[in-house]
Amino acid sequence: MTALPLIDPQTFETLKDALRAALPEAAVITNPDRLAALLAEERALFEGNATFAVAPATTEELSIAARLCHAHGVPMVPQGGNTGLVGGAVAKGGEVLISMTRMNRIRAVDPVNYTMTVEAGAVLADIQNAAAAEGCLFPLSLGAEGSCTIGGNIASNAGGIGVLKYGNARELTLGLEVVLPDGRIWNGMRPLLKDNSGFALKHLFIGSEGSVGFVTAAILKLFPAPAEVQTAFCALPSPEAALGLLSLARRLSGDQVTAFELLSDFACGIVCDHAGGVFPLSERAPWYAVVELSTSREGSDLREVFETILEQGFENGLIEDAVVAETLDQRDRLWALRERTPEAQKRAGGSIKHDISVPVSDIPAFIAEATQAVENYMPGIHPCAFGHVGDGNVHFNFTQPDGMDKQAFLEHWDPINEIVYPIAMSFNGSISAEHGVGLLKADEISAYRPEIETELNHRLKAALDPAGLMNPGKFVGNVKSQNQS
Ligand SMILES: O=C(O)CC[C@@H](O)C(=O)O
Ligand SMILES: [Zn+2]
Repeated sequence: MTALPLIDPQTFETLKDALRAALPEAAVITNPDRLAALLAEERALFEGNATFAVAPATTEELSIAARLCHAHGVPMVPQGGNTGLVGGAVAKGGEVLISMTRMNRIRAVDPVNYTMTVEAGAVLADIQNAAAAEGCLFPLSLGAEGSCTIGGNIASNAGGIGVLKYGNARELTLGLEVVLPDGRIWNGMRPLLKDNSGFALKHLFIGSEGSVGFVTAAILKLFPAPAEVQTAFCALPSPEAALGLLSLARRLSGDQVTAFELLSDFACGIVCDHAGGVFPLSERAPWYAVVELSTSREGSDLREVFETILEQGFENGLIEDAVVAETLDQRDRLWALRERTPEAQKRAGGSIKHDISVPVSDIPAFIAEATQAVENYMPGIHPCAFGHVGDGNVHFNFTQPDGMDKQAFLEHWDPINEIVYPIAMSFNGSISAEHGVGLLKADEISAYRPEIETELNHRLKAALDPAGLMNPGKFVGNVKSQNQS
């Protein structure tokens, strides 16, 4: 792990005084309860540590704060809704935690240009609702949408369930405003679909996990709101059948599939046992898919199209059984079976998780080979695969064997990674599909990509953050793992 620069306590005190003098009172947080919430980490894998945090209300306040931290040589950790899964927003001690949540205004929705302008701390669900109120769709959608912030979504290039049709946060971001590590402001807030006037600078910050600057505001891309949505929960014999159904649905619907999520029977079972899921079919099957089609066209024949897809799916042996949601409430209940899987896994004991992507066509082979290899290593382990099969992203997770001690199970995390990751790489995959690198994979990432990629990552980091003050020890991969590889 890359060591943090050693900052003596007096420098922190001097910095805190300078921040207090330069910023409104509400911007410097020292209250232990408020700090504790910012220092907690979603998966309880890391412990945060800081004596104060800064929560600016405007870009200008953040600019002042960054300039002062930079002048004092103190590292900074940006944090949005603190829902990330790889410890990217953890202040380990020795940095100033900068919470973006007070910069949460939705500045404008523009239904003519199909854009909206938001501040980084705006909550994703609020953005979706503001777009819907103007007859538009902001299609980024993920489990944490009730509390994650758009700045964090952009900084981590969030994916979720709409990627198949609409792309990741990267594809949905037109313009960006960024505070650089030295406090200067880059205003790239241009709502343009075409702009070849130099390097596409926004892309250096999107997905950079706060390693080179603070995303403070963005112009987002919108779409016409769906007029009709059809959702089905399908029982499937295998992941191969899921791919067959996906391709059938894309073809017969004129590419109107907006979500296609896979879950194993084990995953579905734990949602029913631990997270209030209600199984909607009469018989269990090895796999299930939640399939959603939508259109912005009023009076469409989407339901008939969907029924044709399902009928052909049955005839071709791709589907064993299926239920189509008749009401919004039913749709929510079908989605809950997929969306509550992470919560159910938490309640079902220890989990070892892998955020893998492979080419869509290789998902069945990847799942088969990696499941077999891990089961050979630990008989009795429960494979708990689920995820965004429509875009190739599998949450290739495991739950502890019955009766095994949770801590004893978690000690197998590294050896299991060493089994799963080379198999993902053999399919030309990624070990960090949508959750990012953060702290969790900083020691591993360099071993699973070409050396030249690590070198280029380090060179970009050094070019944009020459003092090395932004979110140190995360994201770019550290030298130790490079040597190990
Ligand atoms: O908990 C996980 O492994 C995945 C979380 C999230 O990305 C999801 O798709 O539900
Ligand atoms: Zn996911």
